[in-house]
Amino acid sequence: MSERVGSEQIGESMVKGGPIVSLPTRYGRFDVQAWVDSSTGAEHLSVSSAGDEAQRQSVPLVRLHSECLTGDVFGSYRCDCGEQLDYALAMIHREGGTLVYLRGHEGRGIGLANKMRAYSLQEAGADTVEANEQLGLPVDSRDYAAAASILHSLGLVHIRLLSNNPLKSEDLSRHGITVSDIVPTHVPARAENLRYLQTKRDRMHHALELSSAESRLGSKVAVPESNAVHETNNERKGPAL
Ligand SMILES: Nc1nc2c(ncn2[C@@H]2O[C@H](COP(=O)(O)OP(=O)(O)OP(=O)(O)O)[C@@H](O)[C@H]2O)c(=O)[nH]1
Ligand SMILES: [Zn+2]
Repeated sequence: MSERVGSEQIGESMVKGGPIVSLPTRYGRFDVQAWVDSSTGAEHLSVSSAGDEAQRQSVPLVRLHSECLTGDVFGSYRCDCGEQLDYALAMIHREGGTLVYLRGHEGRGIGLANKMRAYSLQEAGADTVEANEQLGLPVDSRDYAAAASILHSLGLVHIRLLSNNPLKSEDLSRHGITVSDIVPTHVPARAENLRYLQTKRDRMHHALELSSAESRLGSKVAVPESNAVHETNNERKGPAL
């Protein structure tokens, strides 16, 4: 069994790691480990693979994946999270590295219920940045200190970072992680998420190449559709049986 099992108080580490267990998935087998952030109580998960022998790269690939229940679990096309998760796990399983699944990051830190409020404002015309602002909430309140601490504990201090968000590598560098390369995630833009991706590119400085999607989908993009019948508190009807 690995030396990493048990408490992971390395230096000023703010996370505690549990046992490493094997997780067989549709992408292949990973070693996973839960980590508890002692300052917030958030429970994160590292998902690691040594990579395929023939395709393994010398510098490990790392993805910091912010929790997105709608995209990751339900396959929502309002954002690109679910497809980025698929892309990252497949690539990490090939090339070797770790995905850190960051809980408490839902909605860029505002939580699930507030993300739904933000979606409602987006259905009324706001973009993803304006919606958070209209709610009086930060546009992005995520913090990567716990993620950096997990990477230090795993010995991943020199990495290639799988992300389109330049803030992540800047934040990791501040926490003593050397990012030698930023590897973009290539997932398809869709009519349902093109405006969201454009806002990330134009207002949040994400490195997203959207020109071919814009010429292909430009005319189809609209404010996200809401259901024809809006359900409000206590009005929700069950399925007709
Ligand atoms: N507040 C809010 N959060 C959103 C919205 N759409 C997705 N999210 C959250 O955004 C987070 C992902 O952030 P993104 O900006 O998509 O991507 P990123 O993690 O910064 O960058 P990448 O590494 O390139 O994926 C997840 O926690 C999602 O829940 C939205 O419209 N409003
Ligand atoms: Zn998402």
